[in-house]
Amino acid sequence: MLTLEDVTFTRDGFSLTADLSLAPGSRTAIIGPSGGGKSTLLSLIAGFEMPDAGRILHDGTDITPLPPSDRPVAMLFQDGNLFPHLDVLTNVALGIEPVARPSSAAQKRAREALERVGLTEHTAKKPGALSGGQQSRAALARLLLTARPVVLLDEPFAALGPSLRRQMFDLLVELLPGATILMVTHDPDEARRSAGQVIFVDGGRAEAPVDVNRFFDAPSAAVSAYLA
Ligand SMILES: Nc1ncnc2c1ncn2[C@@H]1O[C@H](COP(=O)(O)OP(=O)(O)OP(=O)(O)O)[C@@H](O)[C@H]1O
Repeated sequence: MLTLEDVTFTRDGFSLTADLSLAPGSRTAIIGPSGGGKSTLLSLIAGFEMPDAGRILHDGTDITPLPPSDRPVAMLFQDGNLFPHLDVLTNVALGIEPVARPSSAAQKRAREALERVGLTEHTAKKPGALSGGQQSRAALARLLLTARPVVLLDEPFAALGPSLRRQMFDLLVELLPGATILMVTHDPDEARRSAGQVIFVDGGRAEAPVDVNRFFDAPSAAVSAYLA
């Protein structure tokens, strides 16, 4: 269970509040107007930002004081966050060891992960020599190796077309069974297809999750205004 307990965060005049829980293995879409605080919510869970008050708990353990690397949380960024000067194999091995020259054991595991995402042929290339979809697959391979139970997706496949985006999400779910997934999306169809529930984030307030069908079929006034 991932719990944000009376969390408040303020930066440069913007405030975010969140008081909610997510069941293990749940898939949650994070939806709301631009500037509402969706990315900030993920940053708080990942530990890139620290709350001013409240706690973040994972399976009953208070993870609020922990740095991002010690949290049970992995994040997939919009651009995949691959290092352009390192080859694909090394980029993926960084999921195990944060060093530019990975051990042979790390290389072996990276090669296995690259095989699972269908990139065996491309391990020696630099990310710039891969297509957008292949770069997403490489980032996904690295995510697999971090083996964290909570996965945060901040529009990670936004640069891809709808069909490839769907393929990438399906691959992610297949490769990370049981992961608790939180995904920022602006696309209602994607939310319905990929998530069981929705957190609406508007004006610095992250609401408690609601069932995805109820969210769209019986929207609150604020949600209607956003969807209009
Ligand atoms: N690095 C930053 N420094 C200062 N303020 C920031 C920073 N990043 C975001 N903000 C501000 O924090 C608020 C929330 O931003 P956030 O990125 O969380 O919104 P969002 O819902 O993810 O928006 P979008 O859908 O446009 O990505 C906004 O007012 C934004 O201007």
